[in-house]
Amino acid sequence: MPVVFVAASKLPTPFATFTMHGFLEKASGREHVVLSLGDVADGAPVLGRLHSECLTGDALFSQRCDCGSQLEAAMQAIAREGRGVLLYLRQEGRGIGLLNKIRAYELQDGGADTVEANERLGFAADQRDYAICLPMLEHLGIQSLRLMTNNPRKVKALTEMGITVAERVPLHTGHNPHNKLYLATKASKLDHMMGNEHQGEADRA
Ligand SMILES: Nc1nc2c(ncn2[C@@H]2O[C@H](COP(=O)(O)OP(=O)(O)OP(=O)(O)O)[C@@H](O)[C@H]2O)c(=O)[nH]1
Ligand SMILES: [Zn+2]
Repeated sequence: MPVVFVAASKLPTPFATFTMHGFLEKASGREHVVLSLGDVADGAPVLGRLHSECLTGDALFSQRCDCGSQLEAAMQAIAREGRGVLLYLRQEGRGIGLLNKIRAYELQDGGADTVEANERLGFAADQRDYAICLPMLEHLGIQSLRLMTNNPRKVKALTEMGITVAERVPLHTGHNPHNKLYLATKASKLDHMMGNEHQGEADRA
């Protein structure tokens, strides 16, 4: 199996004390983390998020994107419900890595949008592969998710691997003057649903 479970521990946070499950993706050596709360293996759809690593947004308070705010909102929503799962996927920079993301930011500082910057560097607009999620979800006994995301590609990828997406819960948070173009480009070039489709529980965080 390409992704193997290594160990689990408690992870106390301001929102709840999660169980943290560590996984190793053997081919790349990438180390992924899953946070779970409550009984997620009882068969009922689980409130969940696939969160792609963004060191700048998740840890360094960057306002260039909405990642840190989405991470916090998702963890809060899971805590409120007392049950859920967050896959923290080490897919920094939509799969191009941190240093290439900084190169892309440099091009964006010169006027490119996020997609143009990736392409100028010789990458696809989005290089993420969600196949790594399946062994992690299987390990946790999860077959069905209520997925917190605005990205239809995540819904499609999960569905194609046999995971039921019982509901898509919009996650609209973290908008600020610095990430206007970034969010607009996600909507226009990456098919993200940024409208007010319906007020999901994570939106109210
Ligand atoms: N290459 C590149 N990656 C970026 C940029 N800004 C953010 N990212 C990365 O994008 C990933 C998050 O993807 P997003 O497109 O913001 O959102 P998403 O995960 O597809 O969708 P949601 O589930 O709705 O959040 C993280 O890995 C970030 O590091 C950028 O300008 N260039
Ligand atoms: Zn980000």
